[in-house]
Amino acid sequence: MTIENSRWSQEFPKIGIRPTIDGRRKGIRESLEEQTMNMAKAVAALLSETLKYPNGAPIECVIADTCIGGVAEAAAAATKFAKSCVGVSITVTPCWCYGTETMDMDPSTPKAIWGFNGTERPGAVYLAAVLSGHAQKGIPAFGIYGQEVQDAGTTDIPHDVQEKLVRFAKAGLAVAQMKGKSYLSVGSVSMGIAGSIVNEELFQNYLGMRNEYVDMSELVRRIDEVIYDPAEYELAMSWVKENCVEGPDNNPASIQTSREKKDQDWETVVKMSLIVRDLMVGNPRLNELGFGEEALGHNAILSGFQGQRQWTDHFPNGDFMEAILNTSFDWNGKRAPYLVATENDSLNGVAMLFGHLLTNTAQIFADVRTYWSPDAVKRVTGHTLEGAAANGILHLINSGPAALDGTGEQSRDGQPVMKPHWEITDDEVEKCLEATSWRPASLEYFRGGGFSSDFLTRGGMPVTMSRINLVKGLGPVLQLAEGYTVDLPADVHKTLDDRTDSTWPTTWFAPILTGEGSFTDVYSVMDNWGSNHGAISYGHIGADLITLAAMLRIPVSMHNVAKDQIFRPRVWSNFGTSDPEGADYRACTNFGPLYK
Ligand SMILES: C[C@H](O)[C@@H](O)[C@@H](O)C(=O)CO
Ligand SMILES: [Mn+2]
Repeated sequence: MTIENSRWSQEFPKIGIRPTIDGRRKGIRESLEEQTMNMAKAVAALLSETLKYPNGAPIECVIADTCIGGVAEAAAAATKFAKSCVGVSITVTPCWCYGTETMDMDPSTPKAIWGFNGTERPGAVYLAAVLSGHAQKGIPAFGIYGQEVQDAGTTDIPHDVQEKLVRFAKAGLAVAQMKGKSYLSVGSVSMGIAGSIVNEELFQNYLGMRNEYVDMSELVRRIDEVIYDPAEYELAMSWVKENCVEGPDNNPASIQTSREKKDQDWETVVKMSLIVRDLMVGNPRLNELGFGEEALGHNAILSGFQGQRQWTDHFPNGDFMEAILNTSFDWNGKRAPYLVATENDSLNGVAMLFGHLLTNTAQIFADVRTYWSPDAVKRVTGHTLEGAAANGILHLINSGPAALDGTGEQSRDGQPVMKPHWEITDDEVEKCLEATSWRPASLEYFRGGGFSSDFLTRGGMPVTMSRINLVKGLGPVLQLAEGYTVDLPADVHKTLDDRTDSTWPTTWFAPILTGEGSFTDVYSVMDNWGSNHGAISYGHIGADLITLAAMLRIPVSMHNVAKDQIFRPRVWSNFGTSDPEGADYRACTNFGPLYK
């Protein structure tokens, strides 16, 4: 039984490639046509061989029908792109062309220009000229200029150019994929968490998204009136019975619930999972069952569930629903995660969305709970932290939506990883499930019961933790920390975990230190974290996040990415080059959100 994800039934945005050329006929243009068009073809081949859409299909490029020598051909390309669902543009050229006559003028499409580094023809001169046009007109563009001179007529793309093309394309497609989609807020503000005050300006102006809202009582209506697919419910229940092992009840014996109540809770949490997914992306089966309106869903690429406390004080908590939806598989098999932010923390949800769109993988959502210094660990456990953990660790732990992929039970070359769903094997699905137990919820927190996922993330995974923060007067800012998940000796983990709520999933995280600013030490990372949550993505994706943030005009307040990896629109350097962080703030403020 496959549920059509509404992301699949809409066309994915494509990358439009614009070969620009010197328009002078009778010699110049004719001599450049082939080389210019070949550059476009080479870029299209590189990108569709390298990048995938979230359903696993290769990304698609659309090349302008002709080289673009002037405004008529620029307009023809724009028309073709509009018809072909192009959301990102890349201009390529080996030669001089007429800047403002050939440039892509669409203000909301992320755009880059690759100017061939050769000297027979002045591709770099055009690059500089057209980028100055983009600066003057307030339409920022990324400039790509290879380090080394190439010979005229070469069709290979040098490694440094490839890297920039791919970084740009990944982030550009993320921008284009979220545009027009919704954030579905299920419930409202959870326990006074400011991140769950959904900020329409952030979604509408910065992300091009729509905000949709439903009350949590909608879940009660759909449960009571059986507005879900009963056949899928049966399938899900039997899959859960077989694959989701209930762990020990940690509650004081006096308040533990009966077997009967726990069995009822399982039924409710499975129904909640079907219903929240259907609310997000719709479900054609509901139409067949007579629920045409509900079958359509809210076109949500991201959602948040308030849960605490109005729901959880009475009903089973959202942990199973959030965890399984965020995971890359369920009773229907392997599939892209449906992103759900716990406690309706929409700001952390946005960070999850960024991480997912850049990697096509599931995300871990966690409280940034405790900084453990080497001394504190030594005092409490007698253990000396070592390796990546030597300078201290952060305990990432929350009930709820850490994807089961976060167990680290998928692997590549023998190393733990979190993979895009189409690369995950059946055996790895089983391992993720085996590494997770479902613990009866802590009833002092969650009076309505439910089950929390409990697992321990395997160490040795490169990961990036990020978050969006909102500042009145400034707007959104992004922060991120690249680092590693770490293994602790089992008894050390147990001692530290038992001081918290040991029924929740734990990730031990060691950020990479630079010795400066927020990365002076691990304590500074914790101390500068903007709120209670972080979104953790597999891989060191800080540079991709920085490029994405610049496209959206969200400044980055904290990162530990090497300078030579940072790729922002060329005009950023007009805001200063010796202090890139300050220049980023000035540039973002100057241009304002992408969709004003
Ligand atoms: C159960 C508690 O209310 C937790 O959910 C709480 O510590 C949080 O996660 C706050 O973000
Ligand atoms: Mn939390």
